[in-house]
Amino acid sequence: MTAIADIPTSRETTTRHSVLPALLPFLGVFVLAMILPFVSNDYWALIGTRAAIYWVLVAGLNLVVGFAGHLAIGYVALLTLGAYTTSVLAAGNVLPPVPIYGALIIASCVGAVFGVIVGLPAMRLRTFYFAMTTLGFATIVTQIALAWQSVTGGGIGIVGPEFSAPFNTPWGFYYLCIGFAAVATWLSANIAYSRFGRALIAIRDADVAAEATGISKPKLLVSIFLLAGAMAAFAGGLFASLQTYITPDAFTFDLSVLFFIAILIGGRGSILGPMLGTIILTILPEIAAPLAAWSTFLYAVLLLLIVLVMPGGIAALLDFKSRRPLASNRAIVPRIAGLSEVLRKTATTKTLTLREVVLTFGNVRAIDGLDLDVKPGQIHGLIGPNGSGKTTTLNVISGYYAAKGGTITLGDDALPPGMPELRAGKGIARTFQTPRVIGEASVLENVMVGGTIEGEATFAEALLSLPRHHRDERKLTAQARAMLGVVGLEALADVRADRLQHSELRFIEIARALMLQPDFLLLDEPAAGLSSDEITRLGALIKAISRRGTGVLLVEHHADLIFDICDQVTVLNLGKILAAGTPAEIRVHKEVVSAYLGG
Ligand SMILES: Nc1ncnc2c1ncn2[C@@H]1O[C@H](COP(=O)(O)OP(=O)(O)OP(=O)(O)O)[C@@H](O)[C@H]1O
Repeated sequence: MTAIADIPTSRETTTRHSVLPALLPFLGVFVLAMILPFVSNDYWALIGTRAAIYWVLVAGLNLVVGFAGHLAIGYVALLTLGAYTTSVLAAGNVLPPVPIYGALIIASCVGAVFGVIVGLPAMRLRTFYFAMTTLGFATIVTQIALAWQSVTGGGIGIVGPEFSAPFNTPWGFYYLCIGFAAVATWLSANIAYSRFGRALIAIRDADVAAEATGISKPKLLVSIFLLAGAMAAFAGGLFASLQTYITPDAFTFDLSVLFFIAILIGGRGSILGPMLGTIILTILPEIAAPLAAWSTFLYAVLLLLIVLVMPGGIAALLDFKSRRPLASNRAIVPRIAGLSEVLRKTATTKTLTLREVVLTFGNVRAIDGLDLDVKPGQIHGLIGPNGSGKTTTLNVISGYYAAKGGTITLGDDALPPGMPELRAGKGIARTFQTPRVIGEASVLENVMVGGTIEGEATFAEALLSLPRHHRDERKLTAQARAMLGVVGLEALADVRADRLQHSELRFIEIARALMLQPDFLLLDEPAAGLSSDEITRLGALIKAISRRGTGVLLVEHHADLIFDICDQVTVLNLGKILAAGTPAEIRVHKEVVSAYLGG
């Protein structure tokens, strides 16, 4: 077998972090946009401007839909809100007239607030139900625009705001909107390729793992909804100016569908794809003018085609490197010596203690008065027959379930029941029985997600690409690469995680957990599905991690691994302790042998 580190073909290293190749397609689109005025007429200025304005909205919405995975289908509402706010302020219907740029800024602030209000249901609702609430909001906004005649002009409408020279000509306004579109691209890319963007994808594809790494979903989503709402309303102001006159009819459901489908055609988790999707969908009705009346039907067909033929959208079509074959005879060879470089934190002296912990599911007492001490620098094995409560114990410690009774303490501090997102900050990391990785992200990005809470830059700093954000990225990238070296997956760093073998996913999870420099590491059946060689290497890795001061709680069915590396073993049966002691004691414990190990 070839050690992964020796495989040259798997060094397919064009990543989100190698900036220039990733920038080229955007520069290409920008150059084409700059050439357009010289090769076309005013009609195309209108189409080009419209595409740029739509993209300002879609660039923000893409973070909500494509990255966070929330089906906000009624975003035309925020376009409408921005259009009316800008127009009303600029026209001076309510207050003295506000200059257009001031009106745009105020409209963005209003959009940000309403972006959060529309987004709030996403904290609890997903998919269809959330989509319906956004649609409901779209209807409400249109109805208000119709009914509030004194301000909005009702069905008659209102004049859109006007820009002054040099932006008051078709091509002048076009250049201005291309400029805004470029800024929107930059802002959304800054977030997408920051720890916040990775956290969004983690929430979308592996939310339980995201919580375990300390990612706070509500805080992150509020920031994203603020940004997307502001961008949509800003686009609304530009749209009103482009239309010169707006009525509620200008904001059709078709527009909402266009924004949404542009992202689906583009592909989730991509910026370039949805940008191309927006351009295509804006131009399509123009070059197929006779079909304009059929646009909703066309969108529906297009959507079906995407789902059936290319579910990954344009981004997947352009992802050439993921089509290159990977070497099939890969072996995972951890470089344990590297641990001293990546686990530098001073070891804790605290013990993780469970006392009388109880958790019930209906009538099932999954854990029934459990006492457990996981000491720093030791490996504590937790074994028992299927359904004996091992995973539930891990879930209670990691806050995924709130215990119904008993206490869990870390040294003298009681761990609050539930609240899994707070465990990472307390130094507790975990892996999962079924690996929870982000298939569409690279191996490196998956591991970087583990260090999300280590980042220091705020959301605003990442948005504006300020130095602290770059420091975070450099630090996280270097740490994650080093961590991948330790677990033996360095050569696969830039490969999409969904191309990896099951055993490799298990090692990714360990690398991700280690990014927290945890005091305690909870491992749920890390050897399941591994070959005997891999189990031996895994055992050596776990032992080395514990010897650097981390307390390990190891749930495992491979008795040999447990007896080889554990310092203490607890055997569960029906949620209660059947036996506890050293591996030597457990190996010969009569009841354990008859109930679990076999005669
Ligand atoms: N979410 C849940 N809802 C209802 N019952 C549950 C839930 N999770 C676990 N249980 C029940 O709690 C008991 C303990 O389950 P748990 O998964 O902790 O066992 P385990 O020892 O980890 O088993 P295995 O080795 O098969 O993973 C079982 O009876 C199981 O059916």
